[in-house]
Amino acid sequence: MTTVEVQVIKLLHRRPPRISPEYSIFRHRNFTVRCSAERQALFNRIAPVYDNLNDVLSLGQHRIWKRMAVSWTGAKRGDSTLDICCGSGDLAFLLSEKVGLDGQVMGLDFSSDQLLVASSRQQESSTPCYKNIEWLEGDALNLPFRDDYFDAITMGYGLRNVMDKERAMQQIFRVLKPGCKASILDFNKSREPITSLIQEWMIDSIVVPVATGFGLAEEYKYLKSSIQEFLTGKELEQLAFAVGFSDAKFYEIAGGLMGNLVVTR
Ligand SMILES: C/C(=C\Cc1cc(O)c2ccccc2c1O)CCC[C@H](C)CCC[C@H](C)CCCC(C)C
Ligand SMILES: C[S@@+](CC[C@H](N)C(=O)[O-])C[C@H]1O[C@@H](n2cnc3c(N)ncnc32)[C@H](O)[C@@H]1O
Repeated sequence: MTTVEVQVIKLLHRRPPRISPEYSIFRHRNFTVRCSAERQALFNRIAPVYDNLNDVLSLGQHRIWKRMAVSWTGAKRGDSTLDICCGSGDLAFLLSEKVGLDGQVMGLDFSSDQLLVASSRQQESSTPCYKNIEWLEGDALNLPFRDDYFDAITMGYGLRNVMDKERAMQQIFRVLKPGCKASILDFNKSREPITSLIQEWMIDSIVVPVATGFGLAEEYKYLKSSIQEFLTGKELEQLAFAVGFSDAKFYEIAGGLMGNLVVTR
């Protein structure tokens, strides 16, 4: 039994109940670590087909949504920027084009296979400014950067996938410069039943069957459950204010199927 558990029991002045392992704090930590490792493995598995399936399944629209997300950060020439959960690098490349060679882009992800794709795309590209991108294998819940460092931050389809949304938002707040913005793009957990029905029908009837053809049915089935367990736009705004952001605005896009939270520190 941990010190914290003992202290809580003493505070309650009760005979200490036998706390079975599944409820101990350590058990919770192990559960989180295991889930995180399973998620890391999921994104490693889908890395080879991730970009192509996004293009096919969204009819290329996801590239427009990502451009909008980057524009909302206000990133400009010479800025220091961060793309959290960068994956294959889509938003990092867009940030790179905004900040130019005298700017800086850090792309962070905990999937080594996703980062390999990002790095290969960078090597194969003839776009000069892409030299300003650095790829980092790391955890969005424990960013390896000092406080108040970045002029702009993006997080595309990442917040829904991390194990602790509040901690991720706290990390973004910590490393963002005061007065600067972060732009968080993801699926929208709509409060409109019809929108949710359409979104779920598309995932069930189009996305998963196509992914099944690549042996990735279970990986893409995860999309639906992860959206169901996500926060609505209103809840994301409330979380942002609770973490300490001075402003938070959620924009629904793609007819409410997607959403983008813009926060100002
Ligand atoms: C870029 C997109 C999704 C990225 C993405 C995020 C995840 O959390 C995943 C988890 C597990 C497997 C894959 C992913 C993943 O790819 C959004 C576009 C790609 C989507 C896979 C397509 C979803 C279809 C939409 C419900 C509706 C598209 C409407 C469009 C106007 C046709
Ligand atoms: C759906 S992909 C998004 C990739 C890219 N941002 C885009 O918009 O296409 C989600 C990414 O988040 C990463 N990820 C999930 N949890 C993470 C964490 N705790 N720390 C770092 N990366 C994480 C996954 O490895 C994956 O590459």
